[in-house]
Amino acid sequence: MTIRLATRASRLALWQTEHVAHLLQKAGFETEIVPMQTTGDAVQDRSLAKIGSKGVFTQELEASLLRGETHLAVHSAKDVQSSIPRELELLAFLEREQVNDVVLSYDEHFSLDKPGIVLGTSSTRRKAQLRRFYPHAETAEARGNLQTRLRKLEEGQFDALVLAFAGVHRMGYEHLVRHTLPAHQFVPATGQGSIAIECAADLDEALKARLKAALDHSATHTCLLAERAFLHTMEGGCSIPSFALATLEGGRLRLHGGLISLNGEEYVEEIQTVETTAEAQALGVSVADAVLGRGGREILASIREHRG
Ligand SMILES: NCc1[nH]cc(CCC(=O)O)c1CC(=O)O
Repeated sequence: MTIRLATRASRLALWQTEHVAHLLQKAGFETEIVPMQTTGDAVQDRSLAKIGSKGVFTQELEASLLRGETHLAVHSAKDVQSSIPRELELLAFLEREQVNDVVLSYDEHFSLDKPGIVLGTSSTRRKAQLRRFYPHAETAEARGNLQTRLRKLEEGQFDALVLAFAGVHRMGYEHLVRHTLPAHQFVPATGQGSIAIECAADLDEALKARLKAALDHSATHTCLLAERAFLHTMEGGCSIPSFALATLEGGRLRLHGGLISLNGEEYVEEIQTVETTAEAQALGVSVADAVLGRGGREILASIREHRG
């Protein structure tokens, strides 16, 4: 049977969807890729925090699932909201790529320590982390898909760009990576590096099971459940400077989550571990509760006030 795959039309999204199509073909399915524009693609002149974080890269794909026009939607896991409509379900998460953020520059001698450097990013999390850990650096807005951002870098709108390694690797821009930010300090966003597969909750159960078997990576899935429970409890979308990274080490699940104020001054982080993967979601809630209780609530309130 032919599985219809809903995707954004950006080069990264198409690469990811072709990867999914390839895995499905190996499992005996035929595939058809259905590209579509999302609000996040259409609105390029405002930061994501300003257009609102409610599924700007996912809504149109979800609408197509709900109309029954496509079977699966392929998303960057990072772009999927912490709660999805009841009629939909996250069926699978593909094996995670290296999770780090990286710094790209055309200058081979680029150094993060140089005073006065300007780093392009459109993420509130990265801006806040840069203010905290690299306070001598300035940031500049860098919206748009990867190719657009790289064009802005080439034009000299900033000295370097901060991006997820996953996208950089998938697009073949590793030769521009000058620095890998350590994931224990510059903790990535929930879901970074993984691809999420969404379907209608009422899709045939036997078909769901076959699709899941072809696509899902169980260790990644467990980590993503913990990270997404964290994000859900933080009530934040991608416009809140929160971060969460789960790792599985010999059956033990560890979650490092936290929140930073926009200026980088307030910083609350928490690391907890559980012994069984069945506790993944409880771990996410517990880490978020700890962060909220130790100052996170005040940080969220000040961010809301700032946004008006
Ligand atoms: N919001 C944009 C977005 N969504 C997913 C990725 C990268 C790929 C990934 O994290 O899986 C990116 C670009 C970036 O953050 O540099």
